[in-house]
Amino acid sequence: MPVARTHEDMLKVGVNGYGTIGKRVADAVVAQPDMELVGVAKTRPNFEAERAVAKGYSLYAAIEERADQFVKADIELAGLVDELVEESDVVVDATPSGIGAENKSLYEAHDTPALYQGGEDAEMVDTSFNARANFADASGAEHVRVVSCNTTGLSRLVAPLEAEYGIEKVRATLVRRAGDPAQSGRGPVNDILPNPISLPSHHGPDVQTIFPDLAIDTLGLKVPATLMHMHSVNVSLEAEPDAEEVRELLEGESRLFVVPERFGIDGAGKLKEFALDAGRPRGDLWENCLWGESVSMEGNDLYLFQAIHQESDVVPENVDAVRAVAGTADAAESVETTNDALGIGF
Ligand SMILES: NC(=O)C1=CN([C@@H]2O[C@H](COP(=O)(O)OP(=O)(O)OC[C@H]3O[C@@H](n4cnc5c(N)ncnc54)[C@H](OP(=O)(O)O)[C@@H]3O)[C@@H](O)[C@H]2O)C=CC1
Ligand SMILES: O=C(OP(=O)(O)O)[C@H](O)COP(=O)(O)O
Repeated sequence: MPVARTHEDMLKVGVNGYGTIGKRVADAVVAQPDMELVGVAKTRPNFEAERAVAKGYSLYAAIEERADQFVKADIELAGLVDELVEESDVVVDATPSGIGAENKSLYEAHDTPALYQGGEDAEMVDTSFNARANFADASGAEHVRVVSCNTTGLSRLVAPLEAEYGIEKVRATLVRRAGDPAQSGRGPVNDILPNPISLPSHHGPDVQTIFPDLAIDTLGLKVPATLMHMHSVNVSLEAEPDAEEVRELLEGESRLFVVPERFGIDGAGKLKEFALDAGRPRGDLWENCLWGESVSMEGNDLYLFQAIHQESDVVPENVDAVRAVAGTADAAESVETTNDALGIGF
């Protein structure tokens, strides 16, 4: 049971950038027993601004010159983003790729530690972050990058395999969704793209920001889908466990959902339907979704398929990164608190 906290004890969290990731992180912060959402920042008064205010979130203008647009749209503003940053113990920057780097000086000016997302360069932060793999590295850090959805998915899988068996090499092919459901301008609409065409894709080097000594090759594609990414993974282990043993190991991981055969889930569409039936907010799947019957061993080679819900798997990681930076919990405590508060696990 989490310890009841007074208002003064609560970690004050601001969210700058209220899109796919930011709105989910804001909701997740509100659900935590030890956190308080100071507010969220946006550049313009669209439907997301309306909904944020309707939920009772304090809304801040991310760009001062555009603050009057909110007034004209009759959307109540709590202030400017500077005030949000000043009032926060930790800011989660969930702005589009590259904007986080531009915002770094804003956070430094207020001496407020900041979390960035996977679209930012690893070089701009003190450490990249995955709760399962390197929680402690973010302790007391000023600038932390929560790695991308695909890198988070790979890191969650690599961590227990590395600890239990040792890994010779990871080879992963990432079949990536073209865009998120609301991104009407993204493609391809009718094509299958090697993306990037040259090897490796950025995902392998990105996983190495979490596991510096890991041998990993990744290939990427983009397909006309919006629901989830799909990974076809081969891990050469330093041991030869049987498939059942590996499956049991993976089933013991709180953020890996090993999809049972009896569910009859044949792809991302049914996974999303399952999440909606289970009452998940926005149909989110915070866990890697890994097909149990795909877990196979050939000698020391492990093979499996996993689906990654790009819109939500990094959300619990952001919540944990807040505690890591603030130094208020260790990895096990934080993951348990986050999982309980969100309802992670089926
Ligand atoms: N979507 C995904 O699948 C994943 C994304 N990521 C990473 O998360 C980050 C955010 O991505 P995502 O949520 O998809 O992006 P979105 O475009 O959905 O959301 C970002 C929001 O930030 C707002 N914004 C733009 N400029 C600024 C600014 N200067 N200050 C404050 N807010 C601004 C925009 O809203 P408005 O202009 O209306 O205010 C926009 O809606 C990126 O680094 C991305 O790589 C990581 C994992 C998965
Ligand atoms: O970080 C992501 O994917 P990536 O790990 O393939 O770069 C997110 O799904 C965002 O991808 P996008 O840059 O295609 O919007």
